[in-house]
Amino acid sequence: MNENFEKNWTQNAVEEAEAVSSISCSGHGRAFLDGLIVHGKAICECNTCYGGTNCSKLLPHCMVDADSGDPIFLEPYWIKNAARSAVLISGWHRMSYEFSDGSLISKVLKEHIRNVHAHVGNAQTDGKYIIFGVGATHLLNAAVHSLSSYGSSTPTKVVASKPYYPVYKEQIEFFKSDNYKFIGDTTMWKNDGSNVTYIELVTSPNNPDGQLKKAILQDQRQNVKTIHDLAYYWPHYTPILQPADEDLMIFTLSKFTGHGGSRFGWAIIKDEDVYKRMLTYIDMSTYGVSRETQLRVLKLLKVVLSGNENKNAIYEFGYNTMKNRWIRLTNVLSQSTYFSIQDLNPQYCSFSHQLRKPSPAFAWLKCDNVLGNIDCYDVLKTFNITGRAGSLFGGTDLNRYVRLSLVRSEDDFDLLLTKIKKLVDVESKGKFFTTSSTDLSQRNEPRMMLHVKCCENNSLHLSNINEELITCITGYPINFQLGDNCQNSLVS
Ligand SMILES: Cc1ncc(COP(=O)(O)O)c(C=O)c1O
Repeated sequence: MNENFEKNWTQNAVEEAEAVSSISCSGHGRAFLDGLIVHGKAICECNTCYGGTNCSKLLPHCMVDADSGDPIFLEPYWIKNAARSAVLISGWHRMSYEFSDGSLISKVLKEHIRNVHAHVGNAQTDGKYIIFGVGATHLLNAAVHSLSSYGSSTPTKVVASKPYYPVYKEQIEFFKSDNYKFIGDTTMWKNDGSNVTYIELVTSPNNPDGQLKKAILQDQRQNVKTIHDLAYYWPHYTPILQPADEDLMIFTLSKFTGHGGSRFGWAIIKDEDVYKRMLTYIDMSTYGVSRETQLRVLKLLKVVLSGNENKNAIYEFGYNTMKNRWIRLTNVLSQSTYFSIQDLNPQYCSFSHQLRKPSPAFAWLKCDNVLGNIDCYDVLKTFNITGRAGSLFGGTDLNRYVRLSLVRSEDDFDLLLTKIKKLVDVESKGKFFTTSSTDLSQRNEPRMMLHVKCCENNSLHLSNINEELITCITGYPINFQLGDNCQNSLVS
């Protein structure tokens, strides 16, 4: 026994943690150790569309959040494994900048990452280097930076296949490097005969549409380097086809265990020079990943690897949850002619040794042409659903699409499904019409209006006309009052 430590020094921490977990938020929220304290007690932080001191009130006319890809769907797994996944951080835990060998990376954690990949069979790590970053977001930039050609008169061209994860473009444009430039859709550059260096970002399964993608440029040219973003290559979201064995692969804890807030990702790298360059980038930008984070990740991976009843518990929970959500969504949308989602086929999964049904992280929803020239994002907004606008995934020609996140909480998914059912129900009852310069108050047969533009600066924002739309949606005659400045209205 080390006499420097008081006896039971963990006691207070245990009591604090248990007190917070005992606060009831009606199953629609959660109290946290670092949350706001009111009258000496941590308050409930409610899920979207729920309110009240204990989150028991469902808020009417609430906008459902299907925007961010925050994988809270895994929270029930961690609540079930609360005892085994808890970690206590002492005041003296690894205060130093470095581990005792001078590195910034926990060797034990690195071994656990290799073990996870060996168990799942989703990536080959033998003989490869592993580095840690503050989420995949950090590593993506580290990788682009490290693969680009320094000091060349022509910047390295960075491409991704449409529809692509918007952060690739946003990040590169934000950091404005002389060494590399984002130039858009990969297919546009397939036949470029020049010897300019390319970096191709390959996302598999793809965000937003869940397709398993392959590099397009690599086979054809020498001067192409590839970054494989495998954030979603886990049995929760896709059948595992074989261990990925690419030169540079990026994974993130957020999509694997659901801990987006821990900000932890890792890259698996074949080439030593690329590894060293990425390491320098990490040193220069953050000087490594917080030791508290590394400790927590280690604990989480220990739970994942040991499993409670079985070693595949998290993958079974992840797959079943995502598959069931997909089935429920496809069933509702099978009733629609105007709204459809991507086609994904069952495939054999080498991890589960089964034919696996689709279980993607996102629905890539399309509004049919028949609705006229509309922005699908606006249509869904009208029905109180916030998705992510298709145009962000590669240009305005994708504005017929919206990405709907399926990885959020059960509450978010249930509310999303309720709103989609309403949309489909309206579609089956009403009809769409296209007209212009119409006094809508003249029309008194039941119909549905999806998109109204009014004349104040030629556009009245949809959220301003919700009341009128609710009237239309219920199938009653439209009683739409044109504003003073409106001579025209356009319904599409
Ligand atoms: C394809 C893809 N790559 C990378 C990331 C970023 O992950 P992280 O949370 O680790 O920064 C995301 C997050 O949504 C993603 O969808």
